[in-house]
Amino acid sequence: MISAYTGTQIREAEKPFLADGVGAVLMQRAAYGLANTVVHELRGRGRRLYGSSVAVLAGKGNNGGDGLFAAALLARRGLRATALLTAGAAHEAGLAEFRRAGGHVLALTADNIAELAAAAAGADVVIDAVLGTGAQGGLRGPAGALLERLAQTHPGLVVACDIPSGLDADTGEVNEPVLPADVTVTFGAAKAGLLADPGADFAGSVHVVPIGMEAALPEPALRRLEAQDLHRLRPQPVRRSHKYTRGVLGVVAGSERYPGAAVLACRGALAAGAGMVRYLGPPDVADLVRESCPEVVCGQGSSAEAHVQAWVLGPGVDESAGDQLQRIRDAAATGLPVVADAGALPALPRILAPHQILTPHIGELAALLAGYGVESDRARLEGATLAAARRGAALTGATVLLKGATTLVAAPGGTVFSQSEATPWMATAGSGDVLAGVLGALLAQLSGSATMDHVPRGDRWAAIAAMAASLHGRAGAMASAGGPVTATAVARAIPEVIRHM
Ligand SMILES: NC(=O)C1=CN([C@@H]2O[C@H](COP(=O)(O)OP(=O)(O)OC[C@H]3O[C@@H](n4cnc5c(N)ncnc54)[C@H](O)[C@@H]3O)[C@@H](O)[C@H]2O)[C@@H](O)CC1
Ligand SMILES: [K+]
Repeated sequence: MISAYTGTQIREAEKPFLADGVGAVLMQRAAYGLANTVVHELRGRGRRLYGSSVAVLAGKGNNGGDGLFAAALLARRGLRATALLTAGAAHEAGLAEFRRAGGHVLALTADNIAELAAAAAGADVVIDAVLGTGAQGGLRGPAGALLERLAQTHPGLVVACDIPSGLDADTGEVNEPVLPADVTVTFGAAKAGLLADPGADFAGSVHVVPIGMEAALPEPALRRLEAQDLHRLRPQPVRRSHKYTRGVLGVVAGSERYPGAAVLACRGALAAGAGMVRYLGPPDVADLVRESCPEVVCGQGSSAEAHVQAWVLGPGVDESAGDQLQRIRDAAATGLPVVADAGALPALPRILAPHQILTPHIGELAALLAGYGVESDRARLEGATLAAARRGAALTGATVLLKGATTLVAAPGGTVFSQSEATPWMATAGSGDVLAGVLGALLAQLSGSATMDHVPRGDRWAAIAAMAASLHGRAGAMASAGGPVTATAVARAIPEVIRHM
C-alpha cells in the first residue's frame, strides 16, 4: 500500500530531526535520491551523462536547496549544470556546493525572463525546485512568468523536486502556472496532492525517496492499494463454498431507455466472481439480460423480498422508471451493503451509512452536494477532487467513490483511497456500469469475509470500493493495451486480472 501525507504532516514529522540538527543530512539524502533519479531517467532514454545538461530552477527555500545539491551531484558526474535562481536569494549551503561543483549560476529578473526560459528549455533535464511543501499559493512575478513560458515550450525531461511548484501538496489543487513534470521525486513519503486530480495530471510518475524520518509519520491522509494488497484482500472461495456462500448480488438497473446498463452491470458482477446475480427490472430489460447473461436469475418482484447479500442500484435507471425507483428505495432500506450509481443517487434517503457506497462522477457529485445545500459547479469540484469527495462522504454519511482519471474513495470517517490504474480509453459509455457490477460483487463476497480482518473496521467499505476501482482500472488497461476498449471488453478482462493477482 502506498501511504500519502499532507505537506503539514511531513513537516511535523521532520521537526524533531531539525531540532536534533540533522536537517542537512535529510537534505543530502533527498538530493542524492533526486540526482539518482535524473541519472536513471537519462540512461533510460539512452543518454550519456557526460555532455548532457541540467538546468535547476531554484527557489530560496529548502526545496531550492535540494535542487541545488542534486544539481551539484550531477555536475560532478559530468553534466553541464546551470542554476536559475528564481527568488533573488538561494539556499546558502546548496548554492555554495553547486558553485564548488562547477555549476553556472544565473539570477532571474523581470528583464531576462525570455532569455532564461530559453536557456532552461534547451537543457536536457529541467529540475523544478522553486517551491516545495513550504509553498503558499502559486508563483507570481518573474518566477511565475518563467514557469509559464517553460510550460509552453515542453522541455525535454522535467523532474519535479518533491512536488511540481505551485501544486498544493495537501489537496492536489493547482495554482497556475505549474510546469508539468515527467517525474516527481518526492521525499520521505508521497504527498497526498500528487495522488489526487488535478495535481496528479502534473506529477508524472512519482518516485518516493526515503530520507530517514518515515517512522515518525502519523496516519496517512490518503492511501493507494497496490497489487499485493489486492492479492491479500481478494475473495477466495474455499473447497466447500457454494453459490449462496460465495455472495449473492441483487441488481436493480436498466430501464426501457437504457437497457444495456443492466447487462453491463451484470457482466461486471459475474466477472468479479459473484456466486449468483439476481436481476430485478422491467420484462423487456430482463429478457435482454437473460439473453446476454444466461447465468443471471431475472425477476420483476420487489427488492424487499429478495435474498441477497448486497445490491447494485441505479445504472441506467432514469427518473421515469417508477418501479425501478421503488425497488431502489426498498433495497436501500434493507440495511444491506449497497452500490448506488447514476439513477439511484437522487433516490436515496438523506442520511446514509458507510456500507452504502455512492459512485458519482464529478457532475453527479455536484448535483448531490447541491441537494445538501452546497452549491458548487463542476469546474470548481474538478479543481479540488479530494476536498469534493471528502465533502460528499461527510455530508451523506456514505462512502463516496468519485470516478475520474484518478478515482478517489472517501469514507465518512475521513479515510481516503486513491486509485489510478485506469487508462483514458476507459472513458467510454458503460464503463461505469461495469464498475458498479464489480463493486457489487466484491461487496457480496467480502462484506462478512475474514480476509477483511486485515483492514481497520472503519476503513473496510472504502477498501472494498478502492479494490473494485483498482480491479476495474487494471482490467481496462489490460483490455485496452493502448487502444480503444469497450465496456464489455473491460468486464471480460476482470477474471484475468483476478487470476494474476
Ligand atoms: N524540512 C526538512 O527537513 C526537509 C525539507 N526538504 C525540502 O524542503 C522543502 C520545504 O522547504 P521550505 O520549508 O523551505 O519551503 P519551500 O522551499 O517550499 O519554499 C519556501 C520559500 O518560498 C517562499 N514562498 C512560499 N510560497 C511562495 C509563493 N507562492 N511564491 C513565492 N515564494 C513563495 C517562502 O516565503 C519561503 O521563502 C520540501 O518540499 C523539501 O523539498 C528536504 O530537504 C528534506 C528535508
Ligand atoms: K518543486
